[in-house]
Amino acid sequence: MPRQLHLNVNILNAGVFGGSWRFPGTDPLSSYRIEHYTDIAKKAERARLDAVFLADGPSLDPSVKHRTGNNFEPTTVLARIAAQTERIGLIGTLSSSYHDAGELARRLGDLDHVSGGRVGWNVVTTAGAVAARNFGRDREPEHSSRYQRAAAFTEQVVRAWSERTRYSSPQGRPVVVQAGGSRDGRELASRVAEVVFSADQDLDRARAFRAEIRAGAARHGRDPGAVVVLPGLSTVVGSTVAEANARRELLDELLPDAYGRGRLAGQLGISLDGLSDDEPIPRDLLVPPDEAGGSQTFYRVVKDIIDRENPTLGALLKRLSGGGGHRIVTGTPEQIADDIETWFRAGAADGFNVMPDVLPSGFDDFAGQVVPELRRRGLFRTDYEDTTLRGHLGLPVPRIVPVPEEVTAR
Ligand SMILES: Cc1cc2nc3c(=O)[nH]c(=O)nc-3n(C[C@H](O)[C@H](O)[C@H](O)COP(=O)(O)O)c2cc1C
Repeated sequence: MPRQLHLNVNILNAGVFGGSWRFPGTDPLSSYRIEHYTDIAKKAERARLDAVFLADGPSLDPSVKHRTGNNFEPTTVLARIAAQTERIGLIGTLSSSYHDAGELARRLGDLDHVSGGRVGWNVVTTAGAVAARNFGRDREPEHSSRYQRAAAFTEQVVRAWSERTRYSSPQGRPVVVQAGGSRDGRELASRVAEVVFSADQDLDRARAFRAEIRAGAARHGRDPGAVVVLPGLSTVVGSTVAEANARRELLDELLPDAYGRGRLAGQLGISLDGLSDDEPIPRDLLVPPDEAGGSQTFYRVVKDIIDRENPTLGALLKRLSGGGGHRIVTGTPEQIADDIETWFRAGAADGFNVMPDVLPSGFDDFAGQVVPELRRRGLFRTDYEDTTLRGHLGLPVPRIVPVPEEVTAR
């Protein structure tokens, strides 16, 4: 069977861009309605995607002043989706910094059982002081200690799943996904991740990242072929190039400036107050990644753009359009399929975590026009051949080592 693409849809708000919620015909409050998620999930299942993906931050982001938020707790949404679907995978982001391992293992283990083996857990350590304050802490834990905790935490959760003597699932246990591409993040991914949600703007860097993660998995005695690397991909689909570009330009205009500046300031760990849109960010303002706080992945992605293109602040804000720094592809279905095929065949990706520009309309375009084009090229499944998330992703079912009777009897 030739290597096949893996595609998830990341149901982010009313779309990935800072101005998506303002796009004509879009319900700005859609992310507060459960049908927004279940409707997209059913469409994703009809398109035979691998999974729906829910990002999450365990706090109300202050940027909600400028952009409606993603607000429902992921397992709550995924349980509702599970009840209304049969095959689509269900991947939720839950922070290793702000949960209890035993409780999380039970919650996701049970959801995996009742959904027939369709759950994936995206492990994040969660950057930023807002989430820390939400849990009564003065400031966010140090980056390295966040990852030390994440490693121990993930081990505890996977062990708890392995010791479940009842209510397991056809896929053995949930799939472990990981997002965070700093050095510590890549080490965690090499040790535990079966799927890696990455962020890269450049094909060669993405190919090197995937090779590094797979080599790291082998170093930890794992099968490198059992690690699926899915970069984020923001899509803007038009029936013509002109239509796609016009859609993207409108989204850039709709970006609340305060939101775009706030997001970029957070990624770089600096204040942009008083800086002109017409000048590049002064170099002496920039701080090293360790001082920036936040995600070192997105810091690097943005800093690479600054170093390569030396954009004015206004051009950089447009380039990112309020997204985190994931690659944005704008074009016809054929052009987007070309881009996906190029990265896939180059070994830069095993597929993508797709983030449509506007939801649901942008996903309708992707599922209705890009997926059939990928299918026509023989790159994507025509039908599900399995019932579990592991099956869709081509991942092995882990050997469950039952806990000896005398231990469970305690
Ligand atoms: C592609 C990607 C997606 C992420 N999604 C989330 C998320 O949904 N919620 C969250 O709290 N952190 C998210 N993060 C950041 C993670 O929390 C990460 O563990 C840490 O804070 C920053 O990781 P890094 O320094 O390794 O980039 C994401 C990071 C990346 C690279």
